[in-house]
This record gives sequence, C-alpha cells and structure tokens, in this order.
Amino acid sequence: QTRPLQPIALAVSLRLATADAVAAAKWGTPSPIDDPAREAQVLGAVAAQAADEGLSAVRVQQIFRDQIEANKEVQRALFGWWSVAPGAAPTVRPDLTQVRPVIDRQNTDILLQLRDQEAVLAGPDCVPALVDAAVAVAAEQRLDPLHQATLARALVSICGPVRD
Ligand SMILES: C=C(O[C@@H]1C=C(C(=O)O)C=C[C@H]1O)C(=O)O
Repeated sequence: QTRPLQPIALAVSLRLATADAVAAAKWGTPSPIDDPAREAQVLGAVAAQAADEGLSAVRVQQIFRDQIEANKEVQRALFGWWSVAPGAAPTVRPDLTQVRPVIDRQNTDILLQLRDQEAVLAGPDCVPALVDAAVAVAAEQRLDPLHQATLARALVSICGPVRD
C-alpha cells in the first residue's frame, strides 16, 4: 500500500467527525462539553483493549487523550460559532447515547490500526508518512479548516513505538 497510515488517519478523522453530532446533542442542554466520567470510561476501555493486543497502555492512553482533546476542540469551536450565529445552530438534537457507541467503534478501529501499523509507527519515516496520510484524508473527506486543524491535533502522538 502506498500510504500505510491512511487507514489510521481515516479512523482518527471519522472519530473526530462525531464531535459535530456530540456538540449538536449537547447544545442547549445542561450536558457539558467536558464529561470526565465518560472520558475515564473511554480511557479505561482502550487500556483494556491495549492489554488484550499487547500494546502499551501508557502510549495508547496518550493517543486517546489526544483524540478526546481534539473532539472537545471541535465542540468548543462549534459552540462558539453557534452562540454568535444562532441561525447556524442545529435544529435537531441527536441522542448522545446513540453517538457514543459510534465513538466506541472508532476507538476499536484506531486501536487495531495502531496494532497493525506498529512497524511503520516505530519507524524513522512515520512523521512524513503520517502527514502525507492526513493530507490525503483531509482532501478525500473534504475536511473544513476546523476539522483539518483538529485532525492534526488528534495525530500528534501517533508516531512512536506502541509496544513496551
Ligand atoms: C465526545 C464527548 O465529549 C467529550 C469528549 C470525549 C471523547 O472524545 O471521547 C468524551 C467525553 C467528553 O469529555 C462525549 O461527551 O461523549
């Protein structure tokens, strides 16, 4: 394959795309953007999956902390936009309990890609390969500037060994 890291960049991008639905689910409700209990659940689940796959729980949790931060950056940006431009605010409210299982599936996809691309991630050409993959995904998914910038945020810790 020409771009071995494209599947992981895509999985990260698809996880990030859920932030729009999450923001719409929370907008105008008491549900805060930051939900530490849910974050702890996500980080616990990925640490358990990491252990099953023989991956470093510390590395995997760092990578998923980045996914969470990037997701919240999208939510904050959208909240900011909707508060100054109420006409742009969502008119239908997705159910958060239906979005979270989608996030859980993306978490598994990302984790399995980390396992499958272990050699590339630990190799000397990871950063240029990752940039190349991210640019390809941004074009293919037609990401807007917010999602391009936050995709970069989500990818910061991907390169490096994922096994102890
Ligand atoms: C996506 C959500 O918003 C935030 C981001 C999370 C994530 O990216 O997994 C988890 C909890 C929240 O702090 C959510 O509430 O589900």
